Amino acid sequence: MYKILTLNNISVKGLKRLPQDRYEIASEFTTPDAILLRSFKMHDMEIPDTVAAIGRAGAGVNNIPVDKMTARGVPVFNAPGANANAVKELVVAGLLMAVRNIYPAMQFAGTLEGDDAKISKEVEAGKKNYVGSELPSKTLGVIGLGAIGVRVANAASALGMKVVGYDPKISVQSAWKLSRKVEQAVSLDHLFSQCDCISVHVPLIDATKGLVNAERIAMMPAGGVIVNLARGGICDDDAVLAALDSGHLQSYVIDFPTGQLLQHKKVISFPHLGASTEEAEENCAIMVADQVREYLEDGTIRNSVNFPEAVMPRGSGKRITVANNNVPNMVGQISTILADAGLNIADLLNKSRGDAAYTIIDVDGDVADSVIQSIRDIDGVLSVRLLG
Ligand SMILES: NC(=O)c1ccc[n+]([C@@H]2O[C@H](COP(=O)([O-])OP(=O)(O)OC[C@H]3O[C@@H](n4cnc5c(N)ncnc54)[C@H](O)[C@@H]3O)[C@@H](O)[C@H]2O)c1
Ligand SMILES: O=C(O)CC[C@@H](O)C(=O)O
Repeated sequence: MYKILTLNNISVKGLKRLPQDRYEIASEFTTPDAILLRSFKMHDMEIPDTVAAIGRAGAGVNNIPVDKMTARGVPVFNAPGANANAVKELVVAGLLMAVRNIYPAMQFAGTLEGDDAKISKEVEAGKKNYVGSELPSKTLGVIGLGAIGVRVANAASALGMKVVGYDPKISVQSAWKLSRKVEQAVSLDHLFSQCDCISVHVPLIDATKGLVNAERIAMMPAGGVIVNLARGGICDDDAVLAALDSGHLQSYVIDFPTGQLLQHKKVISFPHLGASTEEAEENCAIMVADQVREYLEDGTIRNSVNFPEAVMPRGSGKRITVANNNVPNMVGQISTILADAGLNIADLLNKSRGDAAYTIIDVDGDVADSVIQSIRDIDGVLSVRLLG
C-alpha cells in the first residue's frame, strides 16, 4: 500500500484517482510515500526520508523547499493551468471592482435606511460619489504570460481594453494562445509607462521580489490600478501604499492581504481566493493525483518543477528509476552495475533538466537489493527506486 499524506484539503475527485486497494490517504503519517498539498508552508517541516514525491494541487511552489527536494532526488509536481481560468475570472472581477468603485458603492448602499421613497432619493443623490470608468478606456499591462497571464490578456482584450504584455521567457505554447491584439512591451519600464492598469502573473522567486516598486509605479499614468493575485512580495507594499495615499494609484487589488494593507480603504483584499472554485480545486487535485500515482507506480514524470519530463511505456519486467546529478558517465556506471549483475537492459530513457537528470531502465529478470544499493552508492546519484 502507498501512503499519501495530505497537508491541506484536497478535492475528493482528485483523491478518488488513487485506488483504495493500493493507496491509504491521511492527514497524519510518519512514513508517507508521497505528500499532496495546496498552500501549506513546508519550509519548516521535517520531511520524512520515505517521501518519494510531492504533489502541489496548484501552480505556485514557493511554499515547498524545491531545491532541498531536488538534492534528495524527489520530484515536485504541480498542476499547470488547472486553476488558470478561476484566477482570470477573479482578475476581471477585481479590475471591475476597482474602476467602477463597486466596494465603496456597496458599502454606501448598505448604510441606507428608511422607506423605499427615502432610500430611492438617497440612492440617486449618493451615486455621483461612485462614478467610475469603463475598461475600454484603459490600457492593461500583463506581467508574466503563462497559463494565467495569457488568459487575462485575452479576456481584457475581448472586453475592449488595450493590452500590453511582458514575459521575456514566454513559452511557445503561451505565444500560440495569446491574442494577436496583445502588444509586446520590450521592458518592464516600457510596460509601466503606458499602462493605467497592471496585473502580475509571475511566480514569487528572487527575480520577481519587489518587481512592482516605487520607481515603476511612478512611471504609470496617474489614477492607476494594480492587481496582484500572484503572490505577496511581488509588489513592494510600502511603495503601493504611498502611491495610494498620494492618489497616484486609485486601487490595489490583492489576494494576499497583510495587516497594513487591510487598513487602507483603497485596497481591495481577497482571502487568497484566486483558485477557490470547485472546478479549479477539482482540476488541480485530479491532475496532481494522476501525476503522483504515475510516478509512484511507473516512475513516469509529468509536470515536475524540478525534474525532466520522462515517459516510457512499461514493459513486463522490473523497472529501476534513478534521479541523479546531470554529470557525465552516470548511465555508463549504472549500465556497468547491471551488466556485472547479469541483467539485460530491455529499454532505457535518460533525460536531463538543468543540474538534474533522471533515468528509467527496464530490465529482464529479478533485481537483487545489492544491485540497487550499488547504484545508490554511485557518486551523484540522488535517489533510486525499484518498481515491480
Ligand atoms: N491567487 C491564487 O490563488 C493563485 C492561483 C494560481 C496561481 N497563482 C500565482 O500565479 C503565478 C503564475 O501562475 P501561472 O499558472 O500563470 O504560472 P505559469 O508558470 O504558467 O506562468 C508564469 C509566467 O511568468 C513568466 N515569468 C517568470 N519570471 C518572470 C519575470 N521576471 N518577468 C516576466 N515574466 C516572468 C514565466 O515565463 C511564465 O510564462 C503562480 O506562480 C502563483 O504564484 C496564484
Ligand atoms: O490552493 C489554493 O487554494 C491556492 C493555489 C494558488 O495559490 C496557486 O498557486 O495555484
